[in-house]
Amino acid sequence: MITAITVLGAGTMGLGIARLFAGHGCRVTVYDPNIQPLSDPFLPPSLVLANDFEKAVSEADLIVEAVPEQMDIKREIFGRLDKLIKPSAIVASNTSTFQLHDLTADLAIRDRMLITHFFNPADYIPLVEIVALPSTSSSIVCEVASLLQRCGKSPVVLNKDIPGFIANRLQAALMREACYLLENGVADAAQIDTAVREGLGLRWAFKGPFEVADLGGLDIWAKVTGHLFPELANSIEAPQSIVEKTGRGELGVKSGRGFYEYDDVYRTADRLRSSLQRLLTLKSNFHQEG
Ligand SMILES: NC(=O)c1ccc[n+]([C@@H]2O[C@H](COP(=O)([O-])OP(=O)(O)OC[C@H]3O[C@@H](n4cnc5c(N)ncnc54)[C@H](O)[C@@H]3O)[C@@H](O)[C@H]2O)c1
Ligand SMILES: O=C(O)[C@@H](O)[C@@H](O)[C@H](O)[C@@H](O)CO
Repeated sequence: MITAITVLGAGTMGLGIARLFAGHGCRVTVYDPNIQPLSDPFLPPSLVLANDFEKAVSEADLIVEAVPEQMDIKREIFGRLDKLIKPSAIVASNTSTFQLHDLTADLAIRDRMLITHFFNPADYIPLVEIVALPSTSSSIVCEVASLLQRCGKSPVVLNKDIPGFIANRLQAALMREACYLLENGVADAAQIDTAVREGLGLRWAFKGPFEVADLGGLDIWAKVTGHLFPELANSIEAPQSIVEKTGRGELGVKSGRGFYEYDDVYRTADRLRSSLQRLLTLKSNFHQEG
């Protein structure tokens, strides 16, 4: 039974994951070498903040890694965990893009490692994608999936270890096209966001792409995809509009400026959490009504 959880990385995702587990009765420790007294007013007071790595991980039943998306940093951490954790402990990575096979190569603990890919904000978005290796015992996958279900999540266990899993591949395909439209002057960021927020996104809260295709008629979808696929963006580089902003330190909400301007990180994130809470209540009523 997983009760003691250590989250590595106190950034956007690590704190959301910590908030989720702490809110569902787990003992949660957060480790970050750059830890400062956390000023986020929405963090539960029960969180233990640690700056001693060995102490933070040695008694944990589950260690969730949420450090930057860099293979060298993640691999260095897993190498240290290999020697420090309990024989029964499970290690989960929140990577957005890497394959589990590459993250875990040559580690003694690789068969106790998984990907649990949460979505921002991690304490509100129900989806968590789980990836395991063929050699991972199914009892570990079941244990982590049932913990997530107890915390109100909707885990999806993938059949294959593939970069970007399901949702990030879909999201990246959409973002490639959104940046193409922006960079080619077809529409600005606000117009593109409106098209998703007021159109596609509303439907996607209740129906996935295959359900939407069935609803529209597959004969029409055959025509639409056949006509449009040759017209779509197909770049294999990160979009210029995002790379340029990153180069200027415009990182989005956390730096106060991205595609838009922000004056308060915590308030911006909290407003999204409140809207999601209302939508989730509505969605649950919708499913109960059938
Ligand atoms: N931001 C998102 O929307 C999102 C969503 C899902 C998954 N992810 C993935 O989650 C991971 C974390 O992303 P994030 O957005 O929270 O990043 P972030 O930059 O907000 O936070 C990363 C944190 O890790 C800390 N850190 C750096 N080295 C460390 C180490 N050796 N040990 C412990 N902590 C360390 C940093 O100090 C920082 O606080 C990445 O793999 C990312 O791809 C991000
Ligand atoms: O959207 C999310 O929360 C996730 O899909 C993340 O993994 C991902 O890093 C995105 O923020 C960017 O694709």
